[in-house]
Amino acid sequence: MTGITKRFPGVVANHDIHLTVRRGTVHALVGENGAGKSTLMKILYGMQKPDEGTIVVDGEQVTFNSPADAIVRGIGMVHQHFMLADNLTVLENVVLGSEKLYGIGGGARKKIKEISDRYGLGVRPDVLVEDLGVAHRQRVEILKVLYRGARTLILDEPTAVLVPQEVDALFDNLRELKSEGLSVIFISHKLGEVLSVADDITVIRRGTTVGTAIPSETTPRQLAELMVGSELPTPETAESTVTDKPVLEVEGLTVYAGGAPAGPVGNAADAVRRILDDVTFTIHAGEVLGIAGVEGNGQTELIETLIGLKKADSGAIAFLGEDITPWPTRRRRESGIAYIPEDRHRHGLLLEAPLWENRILGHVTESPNAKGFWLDPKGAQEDTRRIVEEYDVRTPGIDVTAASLSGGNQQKLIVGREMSHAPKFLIAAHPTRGVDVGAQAAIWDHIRDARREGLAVLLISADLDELIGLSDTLRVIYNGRLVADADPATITPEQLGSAMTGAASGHLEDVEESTEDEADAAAKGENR
Ligand SMILES: Nc1ncnc2c1ncn2[C@@H]1O[C@H](COP(=O)(O)OP(=O)(O)OP(=O)(O)O)[C@@H](O)[C@H]1O
Repeated sequence: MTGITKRFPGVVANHDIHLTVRRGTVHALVGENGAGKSTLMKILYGMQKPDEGTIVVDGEQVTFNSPADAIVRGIGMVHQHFMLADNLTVLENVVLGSEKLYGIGGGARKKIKEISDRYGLGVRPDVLVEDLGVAHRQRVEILKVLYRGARTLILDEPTAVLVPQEVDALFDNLRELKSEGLSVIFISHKLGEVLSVADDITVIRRGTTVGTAIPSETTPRQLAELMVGSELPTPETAESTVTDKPVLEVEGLTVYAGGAPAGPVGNAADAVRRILDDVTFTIHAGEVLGIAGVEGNGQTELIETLIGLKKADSGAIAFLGEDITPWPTRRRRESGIAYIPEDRHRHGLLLEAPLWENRILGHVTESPNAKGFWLDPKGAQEDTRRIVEEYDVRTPGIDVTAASLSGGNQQKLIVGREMSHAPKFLIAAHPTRGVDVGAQAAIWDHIRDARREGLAVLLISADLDELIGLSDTLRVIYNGRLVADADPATITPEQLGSAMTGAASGHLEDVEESTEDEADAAAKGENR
């Protein structure tokens, strides 16, 4: 890609970008939030047209009007939010839309098997996608792109949702791909990973390429400096601020898929239908409780029940000593419960509304958004400017739509909004997902400051360094149950990763004596 420029109203997203990807290599694209990485990849995948510049594939200049054009040239993209149909099988998902290639029966099955074996993907054609975990879904997405003949794969933050062991497996897959002469371009904010898997690195800052780095000669710190000109932060929580004052007390919380059974509850037969099973915990003022778990083990239901989007079938929730189980969401929020949702697009923003209206969202009745009975747009607008400033939301103004912000900047806006109403309890699901290292440190600082003032936090994160670093207490959720606990001061991401896949129960240090394997794993963890 040569001299790529792309303008949006008020913003130059890409300015004279140069990117060369060699065949048979993994090429990492790094840069702070809003730097222009996604825009560049959307251009390469035919989703957006550049205002200037040229794309040359295998020596031939090309123009893409749609992703279909890009695929013809062997360029495929795996998005961060997977786009598979849950209720279809793997084979059906892969074939969907490309029936003409190898049919929909034996030929297709054979081809899937062939690709899966060739790159060690371990994809089974006949299972339902809804029965697959995140890592397997990702492999199906990769296979789907290969099935369509991709020779260059674009992966948008592929490791954000994976545990350390799954990341290692994915990187093995990528090495297979490149040994077969395919090329991989991937966007990532995790600099340790970038250095461990990439052959080449291109750094983008403020819309333009500022340099390349050779992984073997670069440290994460140097890479971070190249990106943002600041040092690599660590999420360590300095001193404990945990008090003995309970803020949130959850007792026997149970949620059934499809509602509570009619008869007496609690027998073995309905155990399978419990998505949340007898969950009990307390979070004190000044405490961060981290919940570790592979996605889909009840975290979503736990969060939704706490904020009031879902009804508990049994159990109780007390907030500052008061039973809030029957309270609707709005009352919970007004009383001091803040919420950083898992899915920022579906539950955190109105994408087509301006930033300042998004500032009001979820806090319609509260100052500075409201004055008495009436909304106060001026107050909301002023406060949006403050959030933009304090949380470093990169935007041309507060009147642009939320959709026009880069992913990381959308996240900063949500965090800023939720921290603005002096919450007493914060539900934080992946608070820094998609956020660059500099902004991540800033968000951690905001959470730590509030914790020092007595904020209680329920933290859910797929970033195990973040989870271990920020939490005062750690619990593991598996199949809807809290099965184990761990001490954040001593546990490694690898140990926690193993526990999350269901291997452990009880207190983790008690079950897992330190072995050579673990020492190895810990050492690897440091390298990552
Ligand atoms: N459709 C759009 N309309 C207006 N502005 C846009 C649009 N898409 C992107 N931008 C702007 O272009 C710039 C680059 O955004 P882009 O999404 O490419 O960044 P990024 O490097 O991928 O960031 P992140 O790491 O946060 O995902 C940002 O300032 C963003 O606000």
